[in-house]
Amino acid sequence: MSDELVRCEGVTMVFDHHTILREIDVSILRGQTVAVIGESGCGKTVFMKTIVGLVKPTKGTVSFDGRALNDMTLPELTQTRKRFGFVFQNAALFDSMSIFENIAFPIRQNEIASESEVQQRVMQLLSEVGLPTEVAKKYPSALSGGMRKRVGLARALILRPELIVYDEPTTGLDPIMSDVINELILETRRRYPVTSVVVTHDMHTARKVADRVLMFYPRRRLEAGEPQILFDGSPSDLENAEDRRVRQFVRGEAGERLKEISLESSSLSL
Ligand SMILES: Nc1ncnc2c1ncn2[C@@H]1O[C@H](COP(=O)(O)OP(=O)(O)OP(=O)(O)O)[C@@H](O)[C@H]1O
Repeated sequence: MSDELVRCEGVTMVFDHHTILREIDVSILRGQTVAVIGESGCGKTVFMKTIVGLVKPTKGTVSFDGRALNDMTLPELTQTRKRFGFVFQNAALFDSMSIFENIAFPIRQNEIASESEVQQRVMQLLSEVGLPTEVAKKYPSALSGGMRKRVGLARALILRPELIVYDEPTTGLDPIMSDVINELILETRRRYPVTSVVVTHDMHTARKVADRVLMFYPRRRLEAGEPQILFDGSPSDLENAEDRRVRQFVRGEAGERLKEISLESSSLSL
């Protein structure tokens, strides 16, 4: 079995004549936790959706466990998607379903477990994400944002995915609840041999949960011929990255961007 779980080769994504991703070559190893950072609009979410086959690249190939998603038939792709878990930014729970039903949803859709097994898995996952069993009977509207995120994580884990993608897992949470989510991401990795991709703006999350960080840069602001991934390395090397744009991003300094914004607005007023 190869160490590589995901491979992107020359992945390019164009929307309405705008190139969002250009020639992305990345491979993600089994068990890695990769944080994807970069300023708003640089294509982090599009990249994440591409690697789990939610969107098809305009050009290039994404392979999962040695097989190109592009070459798969629809039933094969559906089968492969069961090996992915998604934790969406807003938890994306079904409001009309109880928490129990929300967590059980993927397993029921796939009809691969008896009712007693479903019951046991849901209760175990509730406890793993630190929620009391009474929550099972409640509805999403009765839960705080942090609790909903934990339910979203439990639901993503129910099919025991090999790859889990987190879209902005801590957005909208207070610092304490953000750290609870970070700890859960770490705990999930300790418990299961899962590979994780975490799209985040939160540098604390990137440093804490990831063993590798990819920083994307908006394609339109790259110099000709520059690769779109400005940084690919360990979180501890971010602070002293060679590229000034990476250092400015991780320190939260507007730097060159401030000058660019002033230039953009003065050219607009011409
Ligand atoms: N389905 C789509 N159709 C057209 N344009 C799209 C589509 N999906 C994304 N885009 C565009 O692609 C660009 C990158 O979007 P993406 O959501 O990946 O950015 P991001 O880096 O995740 O930003 P943020 O941090 O703000 O979430 C944006 O300009 C967005 O409008």
